[in-house]
Amino acid sequence: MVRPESSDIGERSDAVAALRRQGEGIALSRTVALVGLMGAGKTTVGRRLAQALQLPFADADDAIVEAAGRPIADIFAERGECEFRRGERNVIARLLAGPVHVLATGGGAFIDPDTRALMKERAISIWLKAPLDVLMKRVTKRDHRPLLKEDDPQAVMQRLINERYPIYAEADITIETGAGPHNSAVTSILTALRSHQVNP
Ligand SMILES: Nc1ncnc2c1ncn2[C@@H]1O[C@H](COP(=O)(O)OP(=O)(O)OP(=O)(O)O)[C@@H](O)[C@H]1O
Ligand SMILES: O=C(O)C1=C[C@@H](O)[C@@H](O)[C@H](O)C1
Ligand SMILES: [Mg+2]
Repeated sequence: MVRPESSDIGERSDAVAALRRQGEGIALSRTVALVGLMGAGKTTVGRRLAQALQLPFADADDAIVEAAGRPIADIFAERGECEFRRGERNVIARLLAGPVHVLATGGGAFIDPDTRALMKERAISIWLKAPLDVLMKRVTKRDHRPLLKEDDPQAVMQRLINERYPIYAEADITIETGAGPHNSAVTSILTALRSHQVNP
């Protein structure tokens, strides 16, 4: 778990100060867990949200890679998705037992019933929801996602939308993000967290 530096998020120090001002007065007693599909912004928006809330940041995918000592694609290829989900569950349980922070989860974490139950018990879950075309533009920039190493990644993404959206909808908060900048998503999350503090 790390306190993100401004260099990690590519923001100038005045932009970081502006993020912090936006987060002032929000005091959380639970970790904020970001959920949603690949490319929704859990990692990159999550880092900025941690800056705004002045909380540490953790990325469950990175923590799994660190614990396993190999990339996610290799875990999927050598051990299979089921084994990956087991490791993911353990890593998220460990992180949620630690201090309050902003946690970017992997795209499938909230879909696993046990991991979801854990997040419901110990975290404020936030679904970052974006339209298919926006997600596709983002995920096609890199090819490290094992679930999208198929002939037709858009068809895979559409299937995941159909299967997963009813489950992501169980999150405490839903934030619709479009093609706008990361910080717009951060602003929407902070507004939602303020209301959630008043009406949990
Ligand atoms: N709200 C946003 N505005 C602009 N660009 C974004 C936004 N959210 C994500 N991106 C871009 O989309 C790409 C994927 O984002 P990111 O890695 O944060 O997604 P993720 O939800 O963590 O995906 P995964 O589940 O695969 O880890 C990155 O290049 C990121 O900069
Ligand atoms: O949507 C998913 O199931 C995944 C998303 C990524 O974050 C990784 O956790 C992994 O590639 C699986
Ligand atoms: Mg991520």
